[in-house]
Amino acid sequence: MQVIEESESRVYGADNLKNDLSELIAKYNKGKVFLLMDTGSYQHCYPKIKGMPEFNDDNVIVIEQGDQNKNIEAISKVWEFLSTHGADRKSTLINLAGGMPCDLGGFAAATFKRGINFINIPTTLLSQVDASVGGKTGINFHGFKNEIGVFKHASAVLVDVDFVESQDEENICSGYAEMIKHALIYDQEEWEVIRDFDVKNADISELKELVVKSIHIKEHFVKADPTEQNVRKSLNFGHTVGHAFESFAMKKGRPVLHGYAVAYGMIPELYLGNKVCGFPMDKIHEVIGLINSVYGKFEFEEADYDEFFYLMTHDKKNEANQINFTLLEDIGKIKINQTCSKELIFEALNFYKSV
Ligand SMILES: NC(=O)c1ccc[n+]([C@@H]2O[C@H](COP(=O)([O-])OP(=O)(O)OC[C@H]3O[C@@H](n4cnc5c(N)ncnc54)[C@H](O)[C@@H]3O)[C@@H](O)[C@H]2O)c1
Ligand SMILES: O=C(O)C(=O)C[C@@H](O)[C@H](O)[C@H](O)COP(=O)(O)O
Ligand SMILES: [Zn+2]
Repeated sequence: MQVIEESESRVYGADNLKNDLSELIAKYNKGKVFLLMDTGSYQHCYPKIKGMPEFNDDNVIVIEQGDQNKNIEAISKVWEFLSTHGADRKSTLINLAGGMPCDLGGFAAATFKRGINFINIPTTLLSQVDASVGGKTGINFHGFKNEIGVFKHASAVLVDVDFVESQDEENICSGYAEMIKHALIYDQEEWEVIRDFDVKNADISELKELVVKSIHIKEHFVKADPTEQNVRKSLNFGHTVGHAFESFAMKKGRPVLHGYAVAYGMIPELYLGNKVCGFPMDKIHEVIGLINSVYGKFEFEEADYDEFFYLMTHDKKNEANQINFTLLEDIGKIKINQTCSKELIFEALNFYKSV
């Protein structure tokens, strides 16, 4: 296994999954080890490590899949399991799953007995390039995304891009959205590389290089500002509107994947970037061309705008009752802490509907 990134968490690239995981357990765990999965990663990923002597019925926890389960009931189940199966302060929780259980498991570990170590083994493209690194952990609450959580870094992250092979196209596209976001906040060259990647026929060996670059971009911002006081807000580009779309869709009982919501959200936010700081319109149309072709359109009515606005009032970047956007002046030129009037936000939603 090689070290991909050295930050608060050491990020490793896997060579031999079972051996690498055994090595990490020996290195980072000082007590009893626990393994958290959801029903999807249990089905598709557990077989790859099954038979390892470290895991048995007494230390494997499985929660239901889907973001609707990133909630207090599921985390309570994890706390209960740890509590009734002899976990102590020296225990380690291993999250073998996508971003949902990595977020929830990280938060469970951060709070159990005031904090135990955890290791992330991200099994989805989205969790490899984004959710497993950077230390944001948490759960959804009262219909708001990640409303409850803490910053707590995994002791280690083990990335094995081969896990992506069993993902369906929709989930691969979801992860690709965060790679588009990383490219847009980083530079023109990265944008062109990501834009030209054929995500619908994703080639895993090509993806390996892109994943490493995307992790480097994420870590670049995390290292500069671990608790999102300033420049880390760049990583939230697309999420002010995107999280509103995601929460809205969940409430309506027609959930959209996180990456889809972010992809849709980037379009109105690029429009705001054009209005507030001059992001070039021709480049907006280039990004729209990619996003519409991969993700299609998010359907909503003008009558829904007030609900979106209300959801945006819960964005974690907000201060002094103002909705706080991360906007772009150009690709790679970020403007954090931008506020926009309600009228302009509605205009951006109109723009999204029109393109
Ligand atoms: N903490 C962060 O910085 C951060 C960053 C981005 C997103 N997130 C969060 O991550 C979540 C989205 O992550 P996600 O897209 O990985 O979703 P997810 O964890 O829900 O996984 C998506 C689906 O894929 C299944 N799955 C997992 N691994 C698989 C595999 N190898 N093959 C086949 N199926 C597999 C899961 O069971 C699930 O049904 C959201 O909750 C989002 O808010 C967090
Ligand atoms: O790491 C970050 O910082 C991000 O904002 C990454 C986002 O892709 C991710 O969805 C994150 O969970 C959003 O955080 P939130 O603070 O807006 O809930
Ligand atoms: Zn995200």
